Amino acid sequence: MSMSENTPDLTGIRTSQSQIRNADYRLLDRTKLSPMYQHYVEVKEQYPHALLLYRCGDFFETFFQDAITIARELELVLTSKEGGKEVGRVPMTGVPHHAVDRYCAMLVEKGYAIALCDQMETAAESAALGSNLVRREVVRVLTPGTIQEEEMLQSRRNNFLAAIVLVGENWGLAYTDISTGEFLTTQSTDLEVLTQELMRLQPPEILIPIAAPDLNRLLRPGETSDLLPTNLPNCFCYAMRPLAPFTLPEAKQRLMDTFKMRSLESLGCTPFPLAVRAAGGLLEYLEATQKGNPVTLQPLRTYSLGDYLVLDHQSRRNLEITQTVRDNHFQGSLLWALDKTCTAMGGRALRRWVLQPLLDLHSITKRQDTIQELVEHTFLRQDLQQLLKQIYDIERLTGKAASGRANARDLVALADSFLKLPELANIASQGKSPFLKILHHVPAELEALGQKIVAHLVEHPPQHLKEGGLIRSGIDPQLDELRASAAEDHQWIANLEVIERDRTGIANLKVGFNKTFGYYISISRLKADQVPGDYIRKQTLTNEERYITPELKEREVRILTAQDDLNRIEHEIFLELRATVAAHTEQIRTIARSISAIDVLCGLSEIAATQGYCRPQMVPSREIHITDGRHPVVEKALLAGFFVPNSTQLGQAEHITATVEHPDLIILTGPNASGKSCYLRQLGLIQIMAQIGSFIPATAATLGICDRIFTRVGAVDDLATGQSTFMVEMNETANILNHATPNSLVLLDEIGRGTATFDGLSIAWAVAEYLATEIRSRTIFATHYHELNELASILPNVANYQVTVKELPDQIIFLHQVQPGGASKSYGIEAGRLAGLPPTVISRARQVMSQIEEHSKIAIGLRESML
Ligand SMILES: Nc1ncnc2c1ncn2[C@@H]1O[C@H](COP(=O)(O)OP(=O)(O)OP(=O)(O)O)[C@@H](O)[C@H]1O
Repeated sequence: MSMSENTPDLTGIRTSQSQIRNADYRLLDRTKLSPMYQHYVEVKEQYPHALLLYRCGDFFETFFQDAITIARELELVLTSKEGGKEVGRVPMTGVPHHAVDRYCAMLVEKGYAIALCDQMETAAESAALGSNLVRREVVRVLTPGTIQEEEMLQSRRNNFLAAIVLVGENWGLAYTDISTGEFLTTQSTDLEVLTQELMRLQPPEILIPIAAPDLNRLLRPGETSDLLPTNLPNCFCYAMRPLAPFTLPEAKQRLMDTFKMRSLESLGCTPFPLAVRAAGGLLEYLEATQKGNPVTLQPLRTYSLGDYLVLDHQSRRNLEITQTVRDNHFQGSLLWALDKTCTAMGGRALRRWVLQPLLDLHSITKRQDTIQELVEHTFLRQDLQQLLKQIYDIERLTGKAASGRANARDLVALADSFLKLPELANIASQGKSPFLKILHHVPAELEALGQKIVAHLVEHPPQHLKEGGLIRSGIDPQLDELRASAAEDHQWIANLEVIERDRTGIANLKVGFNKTFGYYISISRLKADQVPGDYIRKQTLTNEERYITPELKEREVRILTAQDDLNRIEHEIFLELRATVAAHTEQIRTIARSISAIDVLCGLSEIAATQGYCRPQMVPSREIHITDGRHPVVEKALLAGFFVPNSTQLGQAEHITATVEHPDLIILTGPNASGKSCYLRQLGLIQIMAQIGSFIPATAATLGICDRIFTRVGAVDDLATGQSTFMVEMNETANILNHATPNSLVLLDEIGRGTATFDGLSIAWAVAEYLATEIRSRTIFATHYHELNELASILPNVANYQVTVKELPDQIIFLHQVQPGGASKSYGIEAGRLAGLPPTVISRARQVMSQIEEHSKIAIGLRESML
């Protein structure tokens, strides 16, 4: 049902889609619109990219095309209203003002920007000033990347706003989460790499400078424009921005002004002009959208993509890092299996860690050392976790305080958390590993700030800020004095009834209050002749006369003005307190970072301790040596003890012709459903876990650092781009062959399946050979082509492994054990039989197979260049 139907002051009538007229205000004669609509259109033109919600009494109304859009998106009924005598009715939809956040959340989620135009005065106030048009202003612009409202944000993931600058194949990227203040920038080449970085960040909104009249447009996910390069991912919103703020001089100046610096040297971004330009353009957008609530960002951090393990979006999906492939669920992903964090900050940090595994051995070791200590000292870990559960999201709360949006409850939550810090430091000081050491000393100012907040604010303050009830007594002498005198006046009124009954001898005399007349003395009409001379009659009802006395009036005026003064003073004290918190933003965010890190590490150590994980030895070589590794998610889904552990040895070959102990490339064969894919993914996940510093599901491991992990696992048709399964597979394979290095880990599942058998086999052979001889990355190549086992006899750094099964007369038992050797047969026909293919088909298939086997003997040998 349309909320507009309830609009008290605007008489809307339902409008059917076919009757929609006057949707485009640009086609109307503005001068013929009534004044409110003229103003609406004026505001709308300043925010053409946003839906304009315009406050009219108790509703936020929207008109013209925006009304049609909102009615459609929110499933509200479209109504219409007279837009001016000669204009006729114009489309209208509205939502109640108290529910506007909820509706905005739904619109932002769908990729819309919203400008909220609120009333700055009441109708009575504007009438008093002689105007019949209420003054309205845009107070907030909500866009998918700039929301800060708790209800619209996900507590356990960042909401990034990104900005990009493209010059040929070179690009600069800046991004921020304005709710936490993180602000980073980088520069690189190759738009494909930019796409991968955007896919990691999943920014709901990306700013892009455009030199065209199409400025200020917001493209929703899936919308296209000729102005955007075609190879950017189209699953995000793109906000088209003017060029000027993205130019180098303007961007530099804005960055220096924002961070109060004379040069950008210390931010490390000077050598990266495109990064600087993106960051400057982003800051300008925040200025334009955040209006009265300026955002406080952390100092810009310049990072290099080369500092982290490269994991492309496809591999992240295949390995189910943050969501499952099948149904995009969080449950069943690696992050789900690893997330034992106690705070929302920790949850967000873990997500960032998992999406950005490290390359630096020293940084990995620091995390490992901390986990080890927390594994070995169970009580220390449990005490920490107990305490962490009591710490609120101080990272986002401080952002709210800094942008002037925090209420008293937010400050109380901050104070509660600050007061836990000494205890946190106390517990942390029982440990000596790197991340615990950071917490040995927490800033004493924050504890003092916590105490100050607690001393100022009542324990359970209300949500509103201007109606009093926030500040304790004993904080401000003027406040106390006013309260005392108001209390005295209240008491006087409370006693009045008894005193006046005594004085007048009227037993049923009452003292009452109503909004129109204020305090009054009520007497039944029968006793009206007994009232004293100082009573002044104010109102006559059927059975009752109401009076005031001069003193009652005086007290009433005092009480009411005192209340206004009290509210104002309380509000001022609160604002001062909030500003004090805001002044500590950087300090709070620094401690928030340490808390989130220890939260992540406590969670990882809990898993390590309870799931029997080991600490992998990280080495600066190409070695991958895992004893009894397990898949961290699949083993959780099975009953304890049912997962079959498997070992892996890869990548020790120093030279291709040397006799090697461990191969670079393993050809993995085995029947369907025997566990090949699971083994492949298990290896990828273990490597990622190790590089975020986590312990891993294995009994022992020595792992070299990988620069990239590539996976190609069971492609599906990419209908959106019209590519076939086989083309998707070939594209991905080409990408791997063009980018893998000897330090990469390549996991390939069934290359060459989507084409004719001999084409597929030939491609698979050539790809495997190229990986083993030219690139020498560590590779597992799972395949149903047993012919590939031949490679191992030709190339010394290739080995055959198989996932074993036990064959019984009428069934196959999957042992899920990976053992040396190639599978002698594929059991495909057997699987068909078990699936219920008719016996005639099965026996014919066997016959055909034996014929094929007899006539196709493979003798390929080495490539010419290798002979
Ligand atoms: N090591 C293991 N221990 C216990 N169960 C396992 C193990 N590996 C795999 N499984 C189980 O076997 C099922 C099939 O595994 P998987 O999908 O990896 O087979 P596959 O060999 O890749 O099959 P296909 O060739 O048809 O793709 C998994 O869903 C899992 O439940």
